[in-house]
Parts: sequence; structure tokens; C-alpha cells
Amino acid sequence: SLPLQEQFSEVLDAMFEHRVQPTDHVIDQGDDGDNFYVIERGLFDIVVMGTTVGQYNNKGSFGELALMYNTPRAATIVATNEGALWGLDRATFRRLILKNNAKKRKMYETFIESVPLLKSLEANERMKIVDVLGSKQFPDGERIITQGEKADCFYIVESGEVKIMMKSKTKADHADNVEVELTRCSRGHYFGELALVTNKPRAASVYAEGPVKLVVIDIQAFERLLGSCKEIMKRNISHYEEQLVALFGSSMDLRD
Ligand SMILES: Nc1ncnc2c1ncn2[C@@H]1O[C@@H]2COP(=O)(O)O[C@H]2[C@H]1O
Repeated sequence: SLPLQEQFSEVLDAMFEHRVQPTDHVIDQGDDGDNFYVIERGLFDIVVMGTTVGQYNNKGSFGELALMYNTPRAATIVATNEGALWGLDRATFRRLILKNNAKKRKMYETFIESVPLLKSLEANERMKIVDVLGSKQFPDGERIITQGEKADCFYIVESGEVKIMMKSKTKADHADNVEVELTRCSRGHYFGELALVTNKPRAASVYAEGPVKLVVIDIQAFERLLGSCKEIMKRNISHYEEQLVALFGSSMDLRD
């Protein structure tokens, strides 16, 4: 096969710009898949069976499912403002991107099967997570999540350790309002789900404690593939409240 750099420039060469206007349908649910799209800018609604289930906001990519699994388009994608996309045709996508999936499955299969949260999923559902996951590394001390920011992804620790730190929101004007360590996560543990489940800003900051390697899943894939794990996550969220009561004397910080 081609060296990575040549593959990369082949993908770039094959990509074409696609500009959109408000209300344009980039993809219609049920159609055959022609292209994969990477967002350069713009807002796009994700509509499944007439219901808006999510949105892309100036970043991300879509349209991979029909090309990866030879299935009809699973959602309609509608531009809600003027925007620009980079398209990649089906043949190039399958030839250059898809062959990485086999490698990725081999690399992550054992790990994903060891994650307690994902135990209740079917084997093929776990493989679909592998197909869309990204990998990110952080050096010691680097901030991974910032309290108060908008959330767009979910993390699982692949190796190393992260430290979850929180400043009290209700004591925001106190001089002694320093970050307090809530907990640590290591291999197989997840974090970053709270804001996605509650639709609120990040409730705490997260830092690398030594070098860490993380699996990253964007919010769209989280919604699509982890819906059935949400009950388990919600049960754990009630433990967070108990922890906060112990630390701050109240769990108000997780409320509105
Ligand atoms: N909840 C969702 N269900 C289905 N597709 C989704 C969802 N969220 C985002 N998408 C994207 O919408 C795309 C529609 O075309 P594809 O089915 O090829 O690939 C799909 C995904 O990339």
C-alpha cells in the first residue's frame, strides 16, 4: 500500500469544495451514499424521521455510515446557514479510509471489550464505536476539559490517569474558591458524559496526571451509539452528587 503521506495527499487531491445555502439538504435520509463530508464552516441540523436529533456547529464530519456499511443514508443533513464543506467521493473514501478500519478494529477490539460501561452493548455495536472513535494524547498537566465550556465529546481513558477538578460555582466570588480534586480516572474509565447527558456546560475541569492516551467520541456518535448506556451513566451521575455534598456541603453545583 501507499505510504501514509501519499495516501494523505491523495485524499486531499480527491476532496472537492461544496458550498451550501440555508435550507439546502446535503444528504437525504434513505438515499444511497455518494460522498463523505468534512465541515469547513456552517451549522447543520441532523434530522432523523422528521425529528431534529442534533446539530453540527462549524466542525466535524458526516456521511460516513452509508459508505462504510453500504446502507441507505441514516439521517437528513440540512444547512441552516451559509456554509462550506469538503466532499470526498465514495470510491476514494472506501479505498483510502475504510482500509484503516480493519486495522483500527484489531487495535481497539480488546480494549473496547474491557470497558465496563460498554459491556451491555452487542459485539457489533461495540465495533461501530471503534469505527468512529478518535485517539488523543496529552502530556502531564495539560487541561483536557475546562469547567464552564460547551461540551462536544466524550472520553475513555486508554492509558495513564486523569484528575477531575472542580471549583465551586456557588462560591464563585469567594477568594478561597480553589479547584478541588473530585476523583481520578484510569484505563477503561470514562468521563465527559455529564455535560452531554444533561445538556449543560462542563461541570468540572480535567487534567492529564502524567502522559495520557484517550479515546474520543464526538457528541453525534455518542447520541447515536451510546443511547442504551445512558441509564448506567445516569446512575453514576447520582454518585457525583453525593461526592459534592461530602466536599462542598451541597450538590448545588450540578443543578441549574
Ligand atoms: N443520530 C444519528 N443517526 C444517524 N446518522 C447520524 C446521526 N447523527 C449524525 N449522523 C450522520 O448523518 C449521516 C447521514 O448519512 P450517513 O448515514 O451516510 O452517515 C450519517 C452520520 O454521519
